[in-house]
Amino acid sequence: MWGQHTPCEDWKSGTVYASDELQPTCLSKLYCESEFMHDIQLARLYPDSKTFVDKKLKCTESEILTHYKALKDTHNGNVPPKEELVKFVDDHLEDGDELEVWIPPDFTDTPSIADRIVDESYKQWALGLNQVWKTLARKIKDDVKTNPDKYSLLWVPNGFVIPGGRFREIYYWDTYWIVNGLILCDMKDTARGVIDNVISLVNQFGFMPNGGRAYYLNRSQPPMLILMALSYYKATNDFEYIKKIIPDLESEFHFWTENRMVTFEKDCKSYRMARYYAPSRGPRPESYREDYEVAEKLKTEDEKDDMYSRLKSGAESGWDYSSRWFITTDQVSENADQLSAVHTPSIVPVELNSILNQNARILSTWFGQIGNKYKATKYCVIAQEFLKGIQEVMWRPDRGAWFDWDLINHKNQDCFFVSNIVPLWTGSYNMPKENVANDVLRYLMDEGIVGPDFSISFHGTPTSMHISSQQWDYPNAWPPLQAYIIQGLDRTEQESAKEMAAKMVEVWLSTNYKGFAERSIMFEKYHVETPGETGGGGEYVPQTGFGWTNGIVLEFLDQWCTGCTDTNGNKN
Ligand SMILES: OC[C@H]1O[C@H](O[C@H]2O[C@H](CO)[C@@H](O)[C@H](O)[C@H]2O)[C@H](O)[C@@H](O)[C@@H]1O
Repeated sequence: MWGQHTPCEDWKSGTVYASDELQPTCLSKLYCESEFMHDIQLARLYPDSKTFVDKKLKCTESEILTHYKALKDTHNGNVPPKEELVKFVDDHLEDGDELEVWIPPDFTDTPSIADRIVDESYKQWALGLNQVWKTLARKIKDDVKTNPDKYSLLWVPNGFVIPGGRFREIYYWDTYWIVNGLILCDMKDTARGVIDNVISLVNQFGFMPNGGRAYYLNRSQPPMLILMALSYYKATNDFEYIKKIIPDLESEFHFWTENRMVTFEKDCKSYRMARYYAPSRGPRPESYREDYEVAEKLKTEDEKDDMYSRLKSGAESGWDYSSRWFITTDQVSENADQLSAVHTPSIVPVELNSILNQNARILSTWFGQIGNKYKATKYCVIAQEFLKGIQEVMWRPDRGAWFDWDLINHKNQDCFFVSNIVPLWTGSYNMPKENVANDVLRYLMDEGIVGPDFSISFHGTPTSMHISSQQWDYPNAWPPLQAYIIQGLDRTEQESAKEMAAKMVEVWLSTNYKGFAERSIMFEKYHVETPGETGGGGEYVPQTGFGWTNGIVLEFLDQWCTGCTDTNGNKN
């Protein structure tokens, strides 16, 4: 498996793969596919596999790989003892100092949102969260631009905001909620710089990677760039900017429609819809050992690479990992709750198709404003095609929600996932709003998310009702999923749904506030049974900071806790 291609010092040039052959995760052998990395990761030098692939090289990649081969030769080709590995790594790599803490130039201690918040403790909270941006804002040092091959970090021109903790680089879908939070704290220029960073990566690589590291170059994350641009446009009315970037928005959209579509049949009708699909060889470098151990049980190299591609596709969804992606194919259920059951490419996901439907509608509107009728119509037609699939394949009137399509078993998924209501958030339905709002409320009651008396059952809506030990399952409540459900219900503009959204906001703010008030911590995810407490599970320890959490709290505070509001959360 090793040594199939020569070291390429130009591996960050955005190579477009020409052949059908399964490609490596990225073109850096050291960071993505080397015997050296394999040995280090399996020797468990670091508790978190990401630590190693975030390191900076002290000399060239080929020198390091040659030196390592020489070291191994002194051990007759066997893996050297752990102490020697540690020394070798320390001699040849160092902890990256590639980022500098950066204060956004438009940062203000007194953002206008605080003046609008009515409740004094929430006002102080918003001011506190505003200060947190300074701890999460980063700029990449010039050396990364000058010596890109020494870093796994991908260079972007402007400052940005990281999620926090082990996530020390830009992340695609996180950035949407970070941009919204920056805008609400009056940092519109910084928000625009962040969007320009995403565009810079799209221009370098032809798509927006999962995150700003070379080892994320094999996959994307939920397509939020057009929504970021919409947030900026709504805040500034700057249509000149939209006109400037619209070719980039289009090319990012095309990445999805050209590389992620799948054709299938339901009820003798053919549909073409999007899925998460990130085929490439080998384990995810940032979770190398974890993936390797899952694939180890499989017999052939092809089976292993299929497993690795399924895991990478799961990471592309942002839901890494969840029982949502589990399909058991071996007729026995012994692997039902294991990562080996992850089959993300065989599931057509509700939220991906909904977001693409919304993206196409936005592009159509903006091309209409520009006066480009051809493209306005083109994107309107594409939007309708996505809507048709969402409506005919996913909507189940008997259940009152939308369900992923399982391409292996040719049926809709059945279980509760917050993704089942995302068309409310993106406006991807054509039934009367009143009907759809009532149907979804009934669905939430049937699933026990909401009590028969319209009470809220949990401290945040759980991702699913299934306990799998994966982090995108019960008992975790994730901030972006709260945005989907709460803003989705609110956007139906129906009294009962808006009332429910306002109640859910109250609960979500209260659990987030408790953690912050008691420990000055904002978590990446929360536990639905214990207010103020982090969620858990998955492959890394719970992280704090946290970009999307703070952005979404600020959005909720702005929409529901400012000015004069009535009991339904309507601003007067
Ligand atoms: O290293 C494991 C995985 O970590 C990331 O995923 C999680 O954190 C991201 C940043 O907050 C978030 O976008 C994602 O939804 C989380 O599951 C990373 O994105 C994965 O690709 C990576 O394998």
